[in-house]
Amino acid sequence: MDEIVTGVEHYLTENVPVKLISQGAEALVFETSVHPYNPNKTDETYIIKYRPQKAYRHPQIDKTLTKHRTLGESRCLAKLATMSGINAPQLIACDPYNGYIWQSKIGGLLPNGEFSNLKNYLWFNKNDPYSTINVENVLISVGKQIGILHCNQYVHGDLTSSNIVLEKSGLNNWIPFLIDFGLSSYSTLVEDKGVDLYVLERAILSTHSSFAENYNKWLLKGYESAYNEFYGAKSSELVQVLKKFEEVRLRGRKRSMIG
Ligand SMILES: Nc1ncnc2c1ncn2[C@@H]1O[C@H](COP(=O)(O)OP(=O)(O)OP(=O)(O)O)[C@@H](O)[C@H]1O
Repeated sequence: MDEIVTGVEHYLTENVPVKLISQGAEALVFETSVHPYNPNKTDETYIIKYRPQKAYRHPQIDKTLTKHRTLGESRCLAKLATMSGINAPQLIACDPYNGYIWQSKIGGLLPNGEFSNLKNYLWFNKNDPYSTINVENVLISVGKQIGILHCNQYVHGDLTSSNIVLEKSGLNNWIPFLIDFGLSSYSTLVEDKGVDLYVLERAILSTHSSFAENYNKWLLKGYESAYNEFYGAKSSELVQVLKKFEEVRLRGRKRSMIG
């Protein structure tokens, strides 16, 4: 791992100091205060997502895949920036042959010092009865973000509560942003949308099981509101996605019964 980080530091040169903040299945994520091509912009923090070479893949296939995924994620971020109502990181630069994406940094710290993703936020609020209304509002807004994404025929592909990050706004208000579009794609298929909803529902169930029923109800409420605004009330588009969501759920249940 140290070797990969040293390789990144070497590639970016000492003019771009970086700090490793996450090491996921697919990528290493760094923070920097240096903008890639505007040295006067020194007041912000940026994210550099780097997909390292995978030793288990043939080098040529690895290069092609890295380029494909880096470009795919960058294109998606660029497209999202043109969609009204979507909150996602801003694409700043893309270096597809070397696997780097620069993007704006989303989020900060919760009052307990944890990073402000939805997972930590729900943990942080789970014992505070007075926060219910805030949690409800946040989850409705999260559902709405997913709904807007789907109405625009994009699916996320990896909707976990860590891939939803909250930006503080005002004293006690949090605005959700979707991040990590590495598996996202353009899709008109209700199946893909149903799967997106199912993945998030499972993520909420497994990490926040005591309140999952309410949390998922609020998420769906926000999701439906996006469809109602986009297509009008009681649209067939919404009915079809919800029907598919139910089917995907049933398939999931059967699979877990069979083991
Ligand atoms: N734009 C961003 N702003 C703030 N934090 C970010 C941003 N992008 C990524 N991160 C942080 O880095 C982590 C990993 O990023 P990301 O999910 O994009 O990479 P990944 O390799 O797909 O990770 P995983 O395999 O865990 O899903 C995120 O959970 C988040 O904490």
